[in-house]
Amino acid sequence: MRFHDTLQKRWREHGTLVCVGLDPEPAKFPAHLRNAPDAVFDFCAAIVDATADLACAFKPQIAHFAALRAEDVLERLIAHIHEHHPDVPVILDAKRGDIGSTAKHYASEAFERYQADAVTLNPYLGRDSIQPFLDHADKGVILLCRTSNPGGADFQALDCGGAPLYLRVAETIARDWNANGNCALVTGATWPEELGEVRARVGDMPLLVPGIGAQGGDVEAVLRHGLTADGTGLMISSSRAILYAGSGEDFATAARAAAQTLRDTINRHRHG
Ligand SMILES: O=c1ccn([C@@H]2O[C@H](COP(=O)(O)O)[C@@H](O)[C@H]2O)c(=O)[nH]1
Repeated sequence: MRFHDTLQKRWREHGTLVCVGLDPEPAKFPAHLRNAPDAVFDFCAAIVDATADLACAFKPQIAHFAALRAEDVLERLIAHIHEHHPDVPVILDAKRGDIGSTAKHYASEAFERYQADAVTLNPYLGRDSIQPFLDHADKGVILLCRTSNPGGADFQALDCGGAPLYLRVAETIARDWNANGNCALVTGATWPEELGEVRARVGDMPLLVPGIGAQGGDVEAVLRHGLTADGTGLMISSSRAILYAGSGEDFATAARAAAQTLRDTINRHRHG
């Protein structure tokens, strides 16, 4: 099934806009796992199994695995998600971007090696750098637009003919790059008004929204500015606040409780 259709199904049939981020940091693992031979897999798989019914997507961040020389673990983890939770799509957070001849290898990395359903990309190199991903019509192509970090405005807010660059990015992607209907945008929860400006320009295009939890974004403001008319349209992502909600042997139960609280908070505001 196409990424966008799987996502719609999660939103509508499972009533959740929560994207669970998978950013393993062994120093934060519970003591009983820290020195286990397959600790990164065991930790992440336990989180996945504890939160799958609460998630509209999982988002493993590739640097967290690569820095640990654990790309093989990432492959196994994504295979585990597809086998045990086939209805929950996987977004590979890789933020790739390069000239076309290299980009096609990044596309093969994301969709063939890792079997991701969607990938995050940096649009700075322009259309030809993204085309190899756009050509996979069944896969989600999630482009950085207005990132959650404090320095995001350094370039993204620069005036670009009467509008900030991030709005030009949003307009161009919605108008010219979305012929296959497989684009989405990253818009940080830390800038809810700007997220609203993006929403006003891209119709119902899905928005991946990191920046709540550890980065302090306001869920209620995100929903006010970002929901589509049918009360969906957002993948509200949280990593550390879910992963490290507990530090004992019951870490997966604590992660589930954190994900459930987030889902319920979102739904209270969505339906309230
Ligand atoms: O603008 C962006 C784009 C990506 N991220 C990624 O999301 C998570 C956020 O983690 P938290 O622990 O929930 O803060 C992380 O993987 C980032 O690389 C982002 O934060 N902002």
